[in-house]
Amino acid sequence: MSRFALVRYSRYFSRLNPLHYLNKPLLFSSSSDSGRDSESQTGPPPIRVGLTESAGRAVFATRRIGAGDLIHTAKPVVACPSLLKFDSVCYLCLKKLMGSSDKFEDRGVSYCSQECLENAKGFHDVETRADWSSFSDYCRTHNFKYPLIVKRLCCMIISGALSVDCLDILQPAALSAEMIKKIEDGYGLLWNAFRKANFKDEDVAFLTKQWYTGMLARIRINAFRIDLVGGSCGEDLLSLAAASVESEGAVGHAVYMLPSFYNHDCDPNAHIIWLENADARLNTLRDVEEGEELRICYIDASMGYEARQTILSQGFGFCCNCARCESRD
Ligand SMILES: C[S@@+](CC[C@H](N)C(=O)[O-])C[C@H]1O[C@@H](n2cnc3c(N)ncnc32)[C@H](O)[C@@H]1O
Repeated sequence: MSRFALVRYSRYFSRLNPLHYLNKPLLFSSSSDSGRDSESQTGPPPIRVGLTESAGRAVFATRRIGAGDLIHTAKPVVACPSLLKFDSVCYLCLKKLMGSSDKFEDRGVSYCSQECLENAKGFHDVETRADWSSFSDYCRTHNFKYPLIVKRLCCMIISGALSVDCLDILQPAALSAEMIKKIEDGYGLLWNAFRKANFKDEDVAFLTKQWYTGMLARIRINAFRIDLVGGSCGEDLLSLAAASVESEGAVGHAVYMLPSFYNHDCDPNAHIIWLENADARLNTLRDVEEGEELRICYIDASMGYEARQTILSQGFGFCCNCARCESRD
């Protein structure tokens, strides 16, 4: 989306009346999901998750939030570099690696810091026990990104860094029988890699076809493609938002908890960006009133009505009910 398009679309205003709010205020805003940068709030973020009439769960403002303000930051549950970026971004946090002096290498992969290297040690120990050549070839040949996220999830689960049900709360995509059939090849290759590496049965017992399919169904709807904009917090938000669309390509993909509850709007009042690594920032794009639903845009909003509806229906499985679509704009 161009800067022009962002400005143009920001004049639309969408408001969904929540059916009711969940009893628990600030559900899902854990310390690991809330702000950690210099601009982040000291208290919990000014949001809560509630229900809408027609778009499932959603994020609502619990107070007025000014245009351009930081709503909250979020650490990924799992982040994974794109296959083409393995040599140029940190294997854990996806920060761009500038030169060899900045790299901390460990068993064929590079990190941006000793801290990232240490934090990745658990799942990387698991990963390096197996031979991933067939699985990686499969992902490369088909240009699949999401099975790589499931592979990393598996290694994190086996290492004890994540629990088997860590993504269960997220909404899954409805997968056709044809899609499930295609997914089975990846499952077979992943399972074989662990089996050939002699992992104990109890360590990989969670890795059933059903679990694998369920993870891919959730990742399909909830994973974010990460484009780093490399700016600073003080920079004009619209410039950063435009830069994130025009940047040179995804450094990887990641799944978050709280950001996964933001619904889509073709004229959003909030925006998600990544400055230097997979830590996400959610900012408002205009003034948001207390009780208003916060929505981000999942796609390129500069497209026309028909194209947007097609992408949202085929890619995310829903018919968009935002004010802009209702007016057929
Ligand atoms: C990333 S999830 C957002 C959170 C989700 N509502 C939930 O309950 O977990 C995306 C899903 O939310 C629903 N959704 C998001 N934006 C929508 C919209 N503009 N119109 C209708 N449904 C929407 C769709 O079911 C979509 O697949």
